[in-house]
Amino acid sequence: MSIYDGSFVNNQLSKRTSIFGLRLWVVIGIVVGVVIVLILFLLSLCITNCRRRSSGGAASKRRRRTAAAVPAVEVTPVVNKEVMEIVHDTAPVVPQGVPEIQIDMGKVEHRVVFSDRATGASSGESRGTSAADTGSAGGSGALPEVSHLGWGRWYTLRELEIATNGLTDENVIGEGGYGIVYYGVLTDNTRIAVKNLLNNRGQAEREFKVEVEAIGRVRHKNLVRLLGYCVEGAYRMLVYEYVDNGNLEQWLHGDVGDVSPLTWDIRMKILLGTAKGLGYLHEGLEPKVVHRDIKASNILVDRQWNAKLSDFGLAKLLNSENSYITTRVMGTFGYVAPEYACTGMLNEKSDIYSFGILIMEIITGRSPVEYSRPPGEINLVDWLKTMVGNRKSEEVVDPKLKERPVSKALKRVLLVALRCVDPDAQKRPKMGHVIHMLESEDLLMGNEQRTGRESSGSHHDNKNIHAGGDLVNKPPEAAASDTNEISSSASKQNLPASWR
Ligand SMILES: Nc1ncnc2c1ncn2[C@@H]1O[C@H](COP(=O)(O)OP(=O)(O)OP(=O)(O)O)[C@@H](O)[C@H]1O
Repeated sequence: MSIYDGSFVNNQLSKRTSIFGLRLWVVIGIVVGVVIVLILFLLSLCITNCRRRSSGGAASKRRRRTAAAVPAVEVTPVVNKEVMEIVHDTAPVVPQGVPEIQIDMGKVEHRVVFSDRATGASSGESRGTSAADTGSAGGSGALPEVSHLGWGRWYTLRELEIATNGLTDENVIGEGGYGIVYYGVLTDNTRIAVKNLLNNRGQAEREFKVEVEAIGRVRHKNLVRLLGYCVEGAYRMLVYEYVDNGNLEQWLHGDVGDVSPLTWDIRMKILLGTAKGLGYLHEGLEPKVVHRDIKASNILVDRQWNAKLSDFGLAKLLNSENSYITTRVMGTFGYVAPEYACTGMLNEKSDIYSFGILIMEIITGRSPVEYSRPPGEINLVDWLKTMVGNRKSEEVVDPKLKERPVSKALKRVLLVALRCVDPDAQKRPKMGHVIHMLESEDLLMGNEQRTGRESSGSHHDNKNIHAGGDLVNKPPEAAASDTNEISSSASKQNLPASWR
């Protein structure tokens, strides 16, 4: 009988085994089944493990990338006037449809190009400044649109290049965190300042125009006027009125000799003008505008020492609050309110704090932070508080002031400053109140030289602050109550009794 015989195999398989008396084929079936189940189990284990490993790897890669994208907060001790950006967030996520931004920051050639697919500008194009480059930069040499905005002009790139001698370095009058500023003269002889924006923070064209329109409608004699803008291809430029006498920082800290041209009265005029411009942003507009970068270099002056606040609305215009780009605290080191720096919580009280620092700077001629000074004097606020607490307020005045202010006037202005930098933001006065206090100081000053100040101008300016509102034209009784308030504030802050 052959082993291939079917009945033989059948007989063998049907034989009972010693395992529970089970037949051989049953045992074989069970073994095969168990092996299959084992193989399946091992296979599923492998697959799960592999998945875990690959997702774990991706997560750690993501973590590594995120960590790399959060730059460390840099505080450079040598320079204290740089714009400080505290980046709290992760890498920018550029939403679909928003133009990519390419920044080409050479040391000398500080050039920026917006890669704007929507407008057809060629990506990576370097900023040509000659008129010949205009066509390419303008996106196929398209004709400029006519501005549909009621307030200003839409300048062509060509117009601005002609006005600024082709945006040459000779025409550069300044460079800030938002871009390079060029001096220019239009064909109708209007002098302009052209700000070539460094970075539109991914803002789409239409949105940019809407924002510019909003800012362009703002008019006040203490705010630098925005005349128009240029949106062409990769370019975003803002065209401002030219303010012809430099900025406050230059006058306070520049090389002006032993005697400052800024007399006490001129300083008070600049302070009051700035306060009115800021008051208008805070209390004369709906929705209100928080400037976010009040500092000496943002206060331009004309030849009559009228203060003109610049850069207002830029933060909003450039969309820097937009959380999908990044969450930043913008401002300048030394001027930023503590609660804003710590939490990013922003309202007009942060501007009030910066304004308080500005008052101190104007009185003392010192920068908000000066690392070259002895330890107790590095921070202007701390030093000034100590000086006032030690009854040395007369010693804080800028040594470059030839004629010193009368003591009462000095103390009043110092008190306004101290109230503005109150660590409790809620306790800081509103801008309208600050203006009122500065104006009453003005009256009590008893200083006859009212440089360049029109005696009637004051009332006119007040009305400008708040259309229809009576922010500062308070009756004498109200002024008296404010004086009491200053005194009580002095006692609360442990200031010398002679101040009250
Ligand atoms: N409308 C203007 N008229 C005359 N000069 C101007 C005008 N706007 C700006 N400038 C000059 O250009 C400089 C640079 O201005 P910008 O506002 O860009 O920078 P900043 O205020 O110095 O710094 P940041 O913008 O980073 O805070 C200013 O200091 C100012 O002297």
